[in-house]
Amino acid sequence: MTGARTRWEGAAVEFRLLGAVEAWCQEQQLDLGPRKQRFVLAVLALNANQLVPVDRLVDLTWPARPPRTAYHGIHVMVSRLRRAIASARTGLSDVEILTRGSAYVLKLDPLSIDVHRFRARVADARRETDDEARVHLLRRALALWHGPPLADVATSDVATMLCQGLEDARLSALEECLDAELRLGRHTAVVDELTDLAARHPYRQGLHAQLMLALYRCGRVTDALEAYRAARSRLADEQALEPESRLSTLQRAILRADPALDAPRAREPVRVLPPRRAWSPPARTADVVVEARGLSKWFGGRSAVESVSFTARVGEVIGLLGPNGAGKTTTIRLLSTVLAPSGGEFSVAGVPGSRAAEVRARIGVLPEGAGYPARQTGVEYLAYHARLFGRSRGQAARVAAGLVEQVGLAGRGGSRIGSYSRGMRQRLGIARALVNDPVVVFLDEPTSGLDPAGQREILGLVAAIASGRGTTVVLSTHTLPEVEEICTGVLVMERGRVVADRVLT
Ligand SMILES: Nc1ncnc2c1ncn2[C@@H]1O[C@H](COP(=O)(O)OP(=O)(O)OP(=O)(O)O)[C@@H](O)[C@H]1O
Repeated sequence: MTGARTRWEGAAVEFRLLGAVEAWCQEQQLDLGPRKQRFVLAVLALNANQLVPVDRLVDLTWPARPPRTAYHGIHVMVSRLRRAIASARTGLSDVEILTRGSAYVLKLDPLSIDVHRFRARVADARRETDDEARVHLLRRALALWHGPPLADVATSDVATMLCQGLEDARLSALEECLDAELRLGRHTAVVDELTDLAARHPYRQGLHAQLMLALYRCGRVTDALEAYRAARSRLADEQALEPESRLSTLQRAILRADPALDAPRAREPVRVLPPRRAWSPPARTADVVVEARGLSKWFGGRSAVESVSFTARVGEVIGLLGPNGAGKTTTIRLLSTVLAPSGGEFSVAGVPGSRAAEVRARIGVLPEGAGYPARQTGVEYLAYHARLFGRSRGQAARVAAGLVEQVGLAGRGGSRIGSYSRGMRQRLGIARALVNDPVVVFLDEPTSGLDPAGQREILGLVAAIASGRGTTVVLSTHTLPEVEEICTGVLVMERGRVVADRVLT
């Protein structure tokens, strides 16, 4: 606690300007008279211990046209204010309105005025190095606010002119306080407050960044990304502005599940994946392989996928990220022609989705929870599928042998699938998706049900397929680390909609 604040704690009078203009003395409110008279006191209090010319008081009190009696009016109001102060039960000898030529001065300890006390407490807080103490001081400073400054005595124009920077100082103090709360790991406690503040101050980017971080730390990843999307579109639509780099940097970090975003006291997440490989899509990235425009699907009047649009280029790995029921599987089923769209359109390698057989010839699919014939060997199974795509017996055998090699099953290609581990079956499923040498493969939850080592292997395989063969991959997943690990772009889905999209390389 500083000396300045200690001095105030013992003072006898308190002037409030942050909200309605009031004066309190030992829990008793002083009668400051009518609106104009309270306004004159407010102007003197804002300029505590400084001369305020009567001319200025006249101009501020009657901004349009002062009456002939204006000067007399000010003198009358000042003498009534003096009486009000003197009439308080306790002696307020330390508070006086003095006349100095053609000016008045309110002489008092400035810390008896809430505006000055607010600034002093904020300054104290900024000197604090301990976050707990800083939050305490800032919350006390903010508690001095009961509404907009001079709320009941001045129009908002006059109040803004007289209290320039005060509202900004309040919001800065609030942001500093919330920053400290977030550093203390109190994201759950502040997330509702931040949601409300971000809605009321749409252009205050610091608040949006704090909201995104709090939501992320509460495990509400899609809400965090939606907060970014909403802030960005509002800035663009209403201010023609791009978000500041701190917002877009934070959004990228959220998409990467950057451990640096975790709350300080939260347990470090277990990282089961190796660091991201430096890999860029091949040079042919200009070629669009998948293009979806406004793709939608309704089941009996219920929307499962709504207006999904995106493009994927040669060799890209696009992640569809979202919680259960977000619409990932339905999107894959639409793009792989298993389902007919209720709205919108798409093309694969330039072939419109309406030409389903031609699309199917160009794609491979690993459906969620794919089943396999236990008694067939891996090689037999792959050769059978190659034959379904019109390969001769000899060609099919060669394709099968090449694929078991490519997906790391070479040693077990002759074993029955029933003897395969879950991870091996997933490799086989990916190999099957490649038998027709597709331009794009759709993998629905390719790592689901695998242990960390199995996940790592499958992700490595998927990345190799994209970089080695130039095959475009669209995969669905629940987990951000997978997206971070291998995807070159991500579509974050929620309730059937794409709520965020991002290029990651
Ligand atoms: N055949 C269907 N008939 C009716 N509703 C369906 C059908 N298929 C999907 N849905 C609904 O569409 C929504 C999206 O489901 P979808 O399976 O695409 O989500 P998802 O993101 O893949 O979820 P998960 O991660 O659980 O697989 C859900 O509400 C689901 O219940």
